[in-house]
Amino acid sequence: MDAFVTRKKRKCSPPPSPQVAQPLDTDGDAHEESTDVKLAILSSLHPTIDQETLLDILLAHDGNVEATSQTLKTRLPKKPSTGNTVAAQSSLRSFAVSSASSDSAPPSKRAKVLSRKGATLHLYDPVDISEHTPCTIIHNFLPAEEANSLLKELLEESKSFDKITFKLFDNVVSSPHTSGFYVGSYKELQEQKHEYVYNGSRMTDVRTLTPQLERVKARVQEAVNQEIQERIRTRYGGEKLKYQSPKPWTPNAAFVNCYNGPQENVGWHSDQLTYLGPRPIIGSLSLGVTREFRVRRILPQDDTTTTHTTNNDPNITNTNPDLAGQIALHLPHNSLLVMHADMQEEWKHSVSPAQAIDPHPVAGNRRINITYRHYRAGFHPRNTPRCRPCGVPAVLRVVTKKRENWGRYFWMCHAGNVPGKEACEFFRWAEFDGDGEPVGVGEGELEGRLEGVEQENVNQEKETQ
Ligand SMILES: O=C(O)CCC(=O)C(=O)O
Ligand SMILES: [Fe+2]
Repeated sequence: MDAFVTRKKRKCSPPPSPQVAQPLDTDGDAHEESTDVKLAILSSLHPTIDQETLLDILLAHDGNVEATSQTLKTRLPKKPSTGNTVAAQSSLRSFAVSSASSDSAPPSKRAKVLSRKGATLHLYDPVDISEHTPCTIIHNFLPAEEANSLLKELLEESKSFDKITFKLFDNVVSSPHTSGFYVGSYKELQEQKHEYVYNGSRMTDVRTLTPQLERVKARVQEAVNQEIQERIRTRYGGEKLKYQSPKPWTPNAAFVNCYNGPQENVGWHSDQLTYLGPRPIIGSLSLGVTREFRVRRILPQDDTTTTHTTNNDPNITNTNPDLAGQIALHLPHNSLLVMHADMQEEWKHSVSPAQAIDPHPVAGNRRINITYRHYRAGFHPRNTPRCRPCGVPAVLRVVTKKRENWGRYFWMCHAGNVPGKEACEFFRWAEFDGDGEPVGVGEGELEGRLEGVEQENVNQEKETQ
């Protein structure tokens, strides 16, 4: 990516993304950014052009994002994306795809992954979704009145949401949707504003959870914990996955997205692990217009011939990356999607632009999505590594591109995203205990972490620590 995104000349400092939609984040290796990242950037720059066209043109330019973008600007007429309308409802079970589709079936009898590259498999049935993706879905989650009331409140709130912005070729590029970030208390709000660093900047707009968001949080918490237990029982052999806390999941923040119209979207990404820790679980409530939520397994790029299995679901075996096709889940109003522990590190997700949508009686063309998240205390920036020369909290990533070290976590310098700074060489493998708490961040390092902090907004952090 460094070949395509210059980090040297910075003209301004855009508001950061609190968690994602920032194509420079959770994408694998330290030295190489993926096609997905390039696609996400292109998608942000050219939101009306569908992913397949973007990919074709990107390949024709040998992966050069700048050249691709230039071609798109000058040569391609703007046209709406195709092929993303919400398809008719069906259940895989009606297609005799597999001999067994029940969660209680032994893994060897479960259906193999059915998607392949270039094809999108549409899933609606909660059993199919649970079977073929790291997600579970609950339809009609809230009492209807409560869902509508929350929707109305968030539609109102979203009027003051901003687009997430990030830098590209010295320009500031906006995300193709708007977002707001909510935390549980005034203290947490202050911490988010003054202690957390997102892509090199501070967040300026942090809000406290409204009473409705708080009430729904409690319901989401209860449901997600039930789903986790069910998943452990039926898919993970009765044991919690590595790096998950044995304690119940307790969300303490909500990230709210608003997609105003069919073209608003979010590109392929995984959510940032830096403050959530490894294998985070996320409860995602959708309100308003139904949109497609696409998921796709991440496979090592150099794994073209050998068999690849995941450590938590050895049943799902891909013999080559062509099996990493997209799966589209349809998220109707008032549906709760649980992204389980194997989602962020092993899969990517996106909300694709739609050719057409069915207007919702309350929301019109808009969709609201709330992701409830748990910011872990052990991953507060005061507790995580920070490189000595830069003083900026390191970002947590996972290796996904190469088979060698696949799935290994690492901390790396993120100062390259700070205006006026360049990233240093800081890189360190991340170690966690069995419950996913960071280990090996020593006192000496803490002292080191507070040295050399020059950049203005990071100085604030010094004062608050
Ligand atoms: O809108 C959605 O359903 C997903 C949003 C998302 O992926 C995110 O905010 O990280
Ligand atoms: Fe996400």
